[in-house]
Amino acid sequence: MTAERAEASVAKVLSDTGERPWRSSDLHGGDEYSATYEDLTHALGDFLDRLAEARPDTELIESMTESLAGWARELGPLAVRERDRVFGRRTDLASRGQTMSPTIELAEISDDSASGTVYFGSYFLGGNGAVHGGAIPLMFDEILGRLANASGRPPQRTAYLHTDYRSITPVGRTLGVRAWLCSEDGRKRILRATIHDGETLCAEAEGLFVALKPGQP
Ligand SMILES: CCCCCCCCCCCCCCCC(=O)SCCNC(=O)CCNC(=O)[C@H](O)C(C)(C)COP(=O)(O)OP(=O)(O)OC[C@H]1O[C@@H](n2cnc3c(N)ncnc32)[C@H](O)[C@@H]1OP(=O)(O)O
Repeated sequence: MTAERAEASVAKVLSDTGERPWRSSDLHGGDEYSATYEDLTHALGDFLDRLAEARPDTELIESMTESLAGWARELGPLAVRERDRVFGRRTDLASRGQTMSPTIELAEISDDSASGTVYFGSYFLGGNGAVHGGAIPLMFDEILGRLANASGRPPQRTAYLHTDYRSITPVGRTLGVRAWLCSEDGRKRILRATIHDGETLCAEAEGLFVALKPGQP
């Protein structure tokens, strides 16, 4: 299906439910944010890593709490509907304009494969230098989801995601990631991905992605 046809079918779904049609351009957040929003998410990610590593004194904790509460008060009245938000919708950026999962720098993405690097900072620590076991499938869902939804394919959702942890995934190192399409059967796509630390396989995953039918949220 072409990108135009996919958008037309989603447009019909949303017009049936009274919503403004979904457009891929909704996922870009607008040019007015070009570099600055990415700088913001990098600064936030860096803050979370430093927070996870630090042992601040009471005075600094109180001052940070006050500053954060101030930012929350400023942002509160600026809340918009999901489709008008920027966070997580900047598909043109490596971070996708979010900090929930680590930034994946893709060196290559085609219709059926993607590869690049990922760096889990201290914020993603589980224990003893290893990334948290929940952050790894999060990262896999991110890269597999991007690939499943790439090349003008209609929106897809993860039906299952199976992760095998083969050796610890270290925090604080640049790791290799690879994802590829294994099979396609109607609305179903099976994709796989790996994380490597040099030659060492850290974890691998298989995901089933199912293309949404008209009316599916
Ligand atoms: C909308 C997205 C926009 C994205 C914009 C781009 C953004 C780019 C960055 C994205 C990066 C982040 C990507 C995150 C992506 C998510 O994480 S999505 C959130 C997590 N997933 C969910 O919440 C999904 C919840 N589940 C569902 O909504 C529904 O179960 C599903 C998956 C849509 C399928 O339901 P359905 O459409 O009614 O389909 P159904 O007839 O049950 O199944 C279809 C086929 O799949 C098979 N199947 C379904 N589930 C399973 C299963 N668990 N195991 C095995 N087979 C299964 C069925 O057996 C059936 O097979 P056939 O009989 O046809 O051979």
